[in-house]
Amino acid sequence: MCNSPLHNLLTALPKCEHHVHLEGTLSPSLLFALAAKNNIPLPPSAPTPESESFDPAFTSPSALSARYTTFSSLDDFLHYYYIGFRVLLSPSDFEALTYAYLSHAARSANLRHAEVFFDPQGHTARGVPLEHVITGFHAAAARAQSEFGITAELIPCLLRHFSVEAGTECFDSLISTGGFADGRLKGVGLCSTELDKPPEAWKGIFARAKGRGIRRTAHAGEEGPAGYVRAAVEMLDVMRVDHGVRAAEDNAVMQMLADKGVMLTVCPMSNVALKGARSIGEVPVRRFLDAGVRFSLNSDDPAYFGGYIQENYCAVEEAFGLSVEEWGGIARNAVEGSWCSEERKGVLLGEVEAVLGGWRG
Ligand code: HPA
Ligand SMILES: [Zn+2]
Repeated sequence: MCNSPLHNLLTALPKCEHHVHLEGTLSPSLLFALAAKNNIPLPPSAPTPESESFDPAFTSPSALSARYTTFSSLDDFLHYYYIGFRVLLSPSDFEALTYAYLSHAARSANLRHAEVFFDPQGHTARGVPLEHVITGFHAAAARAQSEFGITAELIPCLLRHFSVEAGTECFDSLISTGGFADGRLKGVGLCSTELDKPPEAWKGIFARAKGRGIRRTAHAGEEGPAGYVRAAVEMLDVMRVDHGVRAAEDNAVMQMLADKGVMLTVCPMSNVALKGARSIGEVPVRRFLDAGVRFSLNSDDPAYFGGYIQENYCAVEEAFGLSVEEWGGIARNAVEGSWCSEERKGVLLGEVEAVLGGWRG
């Protein structure tokens, strides 16, 4: 519960999330439970001579949660995030993970539509087949849809800490699943470590995706400069940019985003947790609104950054005190920037207007 007079409106507003990593919804308690179930050793909580170095964070779920409040950068977070991957093995693990996220966000935040990232190379590198992630995800999505009416899509992200050649191989295997053709994969993204990894290196893969009619998005301008946001738009021809907050440092990039109507999937609590911003008030929400740059608000890795989509909406309202009209605009943009059908968008826009109308009385 936040302190804003708009809290009830912010809870009731129908929401669409475009920037949440499935693996980033793995809570410390589920991580420990799956490690025990699957017999996966975590980095030792006491030093051993030949194995990974001592990390007291893995003593208990609460010690791990406490460590998550002290991330110093994107890469510091990614170290823990990729250790978490190790406990995810079977389709039922991915199903449990997906269902926990969708049911929580549907109940607590009126989340109506989710486009969820996953990192295929983080799984295939451990011998876990892509189909385990895809079938587990869609089993949970079908159940959540029948219980809550929420829709959910899956988007694989290529990893920037692997080579472009490895990315190409991964893209080929994603095509071989048939998932882009049958709709089980809604598009392609790019994520992981950013500094010194300019987007243009992945141009060839993204051009192939475009040629096949596959939707495209990429993380850019989280830690990397505004020029990476421009490169993502101009060289990868993305429809959305994930994060994109450093675009605010370059007026020409802001103008380009506004002119092209490219949506940024902004994750305020993530920016603060990873030290891209000292407070939510430093995230350029007001700049984007004033410059006509479209954005949605998202949780990124909610199990790691202290809040789901609801907490991100509330944190923005507490920092910026937006008007009901501005929230209406954010909610409508989130629907319009989604990759669901026009029919689904119409339903969701109707729900947004009904809540806004009820609030105005
Ligand atoms: O915020 C992020 N940035 C880049 N890669 C990621 N993978 C999970 N979360 C993130
Ligand atoms: Zn992300």
